[in-house]
Amino acid sequence: MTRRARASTRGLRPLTRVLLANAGPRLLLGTALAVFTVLAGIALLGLSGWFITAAGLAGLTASAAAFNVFVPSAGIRLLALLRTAGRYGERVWTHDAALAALAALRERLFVGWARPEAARRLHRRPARLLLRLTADIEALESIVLRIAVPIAAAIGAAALAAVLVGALDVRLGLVLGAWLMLVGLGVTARTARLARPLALRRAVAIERLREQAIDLGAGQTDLVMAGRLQAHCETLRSTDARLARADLALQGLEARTGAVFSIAGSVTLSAVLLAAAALVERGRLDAPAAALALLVALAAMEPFAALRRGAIEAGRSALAVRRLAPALADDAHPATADSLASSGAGSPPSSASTDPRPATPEAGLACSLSGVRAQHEGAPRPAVHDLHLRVALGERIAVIGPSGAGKSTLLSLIAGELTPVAGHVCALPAAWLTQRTELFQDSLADNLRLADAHAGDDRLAQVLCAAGLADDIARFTRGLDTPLGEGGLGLSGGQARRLSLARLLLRPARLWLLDEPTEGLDETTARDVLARLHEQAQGRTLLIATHLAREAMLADRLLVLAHGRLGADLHRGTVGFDEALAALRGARGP
Ligand SMILES: Nc1ncnc2c1ncn2[C@@H]1O[C@H](COP(=O)(O)OP(=O)(O)OP(=O)(O)O)[C@@H](O)[C@H]1O
Repeated sequence: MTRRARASTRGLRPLTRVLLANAGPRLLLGTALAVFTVLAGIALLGLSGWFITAAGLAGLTASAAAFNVFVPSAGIRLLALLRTAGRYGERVWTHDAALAALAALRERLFVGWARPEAARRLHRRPARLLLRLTADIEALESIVLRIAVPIAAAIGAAALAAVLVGALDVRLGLVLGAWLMLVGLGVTARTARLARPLALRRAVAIERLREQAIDLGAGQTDLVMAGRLQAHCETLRSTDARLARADLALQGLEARTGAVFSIAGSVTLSAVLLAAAALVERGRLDAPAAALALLVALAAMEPFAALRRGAIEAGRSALAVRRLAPALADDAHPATADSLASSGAGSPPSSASTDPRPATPEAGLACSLSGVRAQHEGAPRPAVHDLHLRVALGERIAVIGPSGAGKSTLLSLIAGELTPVAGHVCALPAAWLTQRTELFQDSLADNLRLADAHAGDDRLAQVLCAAGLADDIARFTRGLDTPLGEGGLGLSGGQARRLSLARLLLRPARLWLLDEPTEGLDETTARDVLARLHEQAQGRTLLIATHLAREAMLADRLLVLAHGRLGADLHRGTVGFDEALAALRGARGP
């Protein structure tokens, strides 16, 4: 077994666990119905063949009056009804099971990604993660609908054909069963093997195409400025051509597999016809039984031919399993789904032994750092060094320092979004208001419910009022259902910031991390937002990263960062505190 095949097989374990946990009984029932439908179809065709031949022969002889037409024709009707009902049930149950399993997988995957650094990774490779969540998950659907269920049905068909034909002639039954399994599964396995590199090429090409299309859309101005627009369009065209070649190769393989199944079907039919004829000649089989054997063999080939599509998609599914398995494994599953919104006003999930999120601080502290050094992925040097800090519960602290000093990095360490390369961070679960206002293309209410999925309209109205947005919302004709564009499009900067503040208020966290909460707001709005923050922060611990005197004034303690190190720790009432505050932007009026 190759390394890749081993990885796919290993990856199947967490996948199977999720499948069985979320849709096990439905899946088993659906598979049983699929097998039953195929068996009813084989029995129907076999019995029909037998009945027509036997009735025809009886008509030629004097025994016509004695021939019982009622029982076999009732059997045929019954089998036809059973097959139709079975097919209906199979479709309903297997699709229902597959959709339930996919929904669970998607949720699990999403939660698996909602880990420290996840938001940054998402910003860096949006196309890749989007593809994992959509195309890769959909490729897993094939495992259930086009591989597992049809394989079970095909094996069932081979077994029934062997039994039915074996009842007429044991040797012929055994040979037919073995041949069906050998050819059916052999061709399927070989096609899957050939499809794997093509499917990989296709998946990579689709991923690149999406990335390049996103770059073209989002970075058109930059590409024009750099004189690279033409070259980028060329790259996009060549990726598209690569995708078309992979598509064509896969279609060619599917057509060839179809042809092989068709030839195998004809060979099977001819061989059974010859064998049955020989048996009839030797008097070991009568003509109706020979017709039954022939039609059973014909019907038993059908489920194998249906495996063709699954075989083509198996390569893509194996790739999806390999790529998704690490995020589906148990140890990749964080303790809470709370972290889903952690890139906005979210709180990091509670600590677990295997993940890097901050441990609980000692009693009386909101957070503590000892000997912490941290470096951003891809950065040439650490952003903060040798940080030692203890923040007591209820303290209000402003973190100040020049741009690039490491203020946001300190907040992301406390929020658990960044893992230190040295030292320890302990912190209570925090609600984090990031520098960017993170709003999504959704209704106003659903943007708020990212912080508390169960908050009712009354609670939403309450936090909107506390954030000073009640009057604005009252003016919107659709109120809480007002749709927002990506990034909060449709709201002014001040309204968007207030909405973030309202979302922050929905979090029960006792520790608030605020990164430049009023940057970019006009003075009146900023003062109002700060007054509301001050009021709502009663009883909580506050850490505010800021350049602005109006924000730092909320604090009783100033931490001065310079070049990633703690330069000073100043308390209200000291000269140093007043001097540091006076040096901040806006200290002498706007
Ligand atoms: N995602 C990142 N990847 C690489 N380097 C980063 C990243 N974020 C910050 N840095 C670097 O880490 C250092 C500290 O940045 P940080 O954002 O913490 O500073 P800051 O004091 O908050 O600055 P500002 O006041 O401008 O927000 C800087 O040198 C910055 O370039």
